[in-house]
Amino acid sequence: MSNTKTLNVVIFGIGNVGSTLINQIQAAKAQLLSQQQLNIQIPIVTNSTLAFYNEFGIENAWHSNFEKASIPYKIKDIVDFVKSHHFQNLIAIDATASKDFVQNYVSLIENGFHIISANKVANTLSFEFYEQLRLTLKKHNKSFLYETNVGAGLPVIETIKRLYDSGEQIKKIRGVFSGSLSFIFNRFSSENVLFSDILIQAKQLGLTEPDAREDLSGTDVARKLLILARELHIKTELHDVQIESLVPKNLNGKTTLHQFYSRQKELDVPFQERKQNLMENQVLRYVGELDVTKKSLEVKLVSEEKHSAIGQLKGADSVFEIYSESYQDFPLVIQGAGAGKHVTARGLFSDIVKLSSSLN
Ligand SMILES: NC(=O)C1=CN([C@@H]2O[C@H](COP(=O)(O)OP(=O)(O)OC[C@H]3O[C@@H](n4cnc5c(N)ncnc54)[C@H](O)[C@@H]3O)[C@@H](O)[C@H]2O)C=CC1
Ligand SMILES: N[C@@H](CC=O)C(=O)O
Repeated sequence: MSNTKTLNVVIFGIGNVGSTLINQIQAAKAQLLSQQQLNIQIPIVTNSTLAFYNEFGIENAWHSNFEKASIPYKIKDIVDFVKSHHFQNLIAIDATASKDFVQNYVSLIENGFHIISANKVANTLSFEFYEQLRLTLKKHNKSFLYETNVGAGLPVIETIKRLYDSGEQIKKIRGVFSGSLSFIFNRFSSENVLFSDILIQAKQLGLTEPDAREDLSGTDVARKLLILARELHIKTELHDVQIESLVPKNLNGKTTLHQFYSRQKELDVPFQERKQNLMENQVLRYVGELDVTKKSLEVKLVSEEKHSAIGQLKGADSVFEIYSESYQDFPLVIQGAGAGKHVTARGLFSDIVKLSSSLN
């Protein structure tokens, strides 16, 4: 009897992160088979409206096949397809940023799927939804992994969970939680460049959310803080996070995304003023802070000493400083690229491999 374990992975969302994940899985196929006896098949890939099916698993030319042969779908079509082929070890990957797609989680779980998500929405809806989702998972004996929700490929959630589960009292988590805002302010503070030009670059590099206002408004960082707070069993909501938005009122949610991108030069003056107010030894950083004792969550733009750990950040690095009873004066620090399609896809891949160890 073969010892090979087959996983059937359905990818929802084939943008920056989803397509990179597919390519990483295809590239690692031979190694996974020979070293871990793991066969990862991808029978379906989708964007928001179209799905491409191959019962034997998609091939390296999946992208052009998708262009040629994808068809409109509903979630029921996905479920019917996997059922008709009796696929086992089903995993749905949410690589969308969709607020609607998470409403499919319950139906997917009820139909045999484990969920792995880069999308932060499911963990940041109401606490009632958060709890209900976990009850559904328990009832159907399914897993939900979301390491990439905070810090992309960095092991932030796992570290916090392990500390908490082993009785460690976590007191505070502070840092730069956003890869895109790190990239933007690291460069803007030290170079003579326009804010809008760096924003464009961050978008082109796939560091921002599909709607960059999610980053600039502080919502994306607030979601990350909320996810960490909930890992620490703090019952709190997104609206409890005190947020300093960086989107000027005239460019807020009432403008369309297209209008926002065509008017982003309007960001240059206010940010230039902010930069001019800095002292010589200071830089701008967008920081998040969760004070566990006070149960307060805050995200804001601060002037930080150039030589502090946060002030020295480079590239799109995020940094998470965890203060706890064992790490009181000198925090446990997790640092590295906090955004980008390669690190995020690798984080999803690592969740798949982690999940595989609990499957037959
Ligand atoms: N880019 C990054 O560095 C990181 C991204 N993430 C998360 O990963 C997710 C994806 O990000 P990107 O790939 O950069 O976005 P993207 O905009 O490049 O790709 C999103 C994809 O989702 C598809 N989509 C939208 N609604 C859908 C639906 N209802 N069903 C199926 N597909 C749907 C779109 O057609 C597109 O293919 C987001 O939730 C983001 O927050 C998480 C950590 C880091
Ligand atoms: N837009 C996010 C991507 C990862 O979550 C960020 O900039 O950190």
